[in-house]
Amino acid sequence: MARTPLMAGNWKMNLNHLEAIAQVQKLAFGLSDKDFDAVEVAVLPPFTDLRSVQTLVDGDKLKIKYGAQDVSAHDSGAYTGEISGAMLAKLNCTYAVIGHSERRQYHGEDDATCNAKVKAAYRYGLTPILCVGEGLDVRKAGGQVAHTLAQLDGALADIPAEQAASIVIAYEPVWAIGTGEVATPEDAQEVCGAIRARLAELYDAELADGVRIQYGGSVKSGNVAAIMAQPDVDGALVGGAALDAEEFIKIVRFRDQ
Ligand SMILES: O=C[C@H](O)COP(=O)(O)O
Repeated sequence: MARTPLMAGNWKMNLNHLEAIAQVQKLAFGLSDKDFDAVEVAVLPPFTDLRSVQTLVDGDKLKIKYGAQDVSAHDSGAYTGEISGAMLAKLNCTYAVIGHSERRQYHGEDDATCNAKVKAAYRYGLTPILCVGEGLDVRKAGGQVAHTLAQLDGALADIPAEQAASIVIAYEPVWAIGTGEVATPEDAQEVCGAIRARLAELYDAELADGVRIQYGGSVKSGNVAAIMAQPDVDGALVGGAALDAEEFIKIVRFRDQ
């Protein structure tokens, strides 16, 4: 099955709502219909930017998709600081990132939390971008595949096939995030291939064949082509390089690099 690559810019805690408007305008100006025919492009701004991004995307009928960097596992109620799936759906978000390593590391999110958030995302029609990946110690011990598949199993517990068919998985080795230390294309393929094989075991081969698996971790215009050449890598979850519109556009145009 031909999978449309997904290039998603995770802005993390960067760019206020005014800067977000400028950034999306730069992307819209720089990208052409030809780019959007070949690649799905998404931005993942902070929550406070989403309404501005929605207004711009709707008003100018932009083809850029957008989503949130997290979603609450709860539907509503006394959960100070949380943002619900219903609120994100009301903003026409397409995606919700779940289980980013920074959420796991700094906010204590575990696989059960991720599972609850995946369920919450699907309750409101959001597509999860589920992040998985090992830290340096696990990588050094050669446990990257087992570790990452255990995270996948935990997050997908009780998720039916009709929902899992649309999920996006982002394989992000923690040691490569924001460090400039990119995984080799072979490293990325090893784990992304194992993720697809596990999806085939959990569901079936046809579903696994259709799921997009991104790589994330120090992706730049200079390394994206080699990573995208791997058979089981269907896009990138881009952090730092997504803050530079020109650089992100080059990443979207990975075939030209
Ligand atoms: O979500 C994005 C990843 O954490 C990668 O971040 P990075 O491109 O800055 O290494």
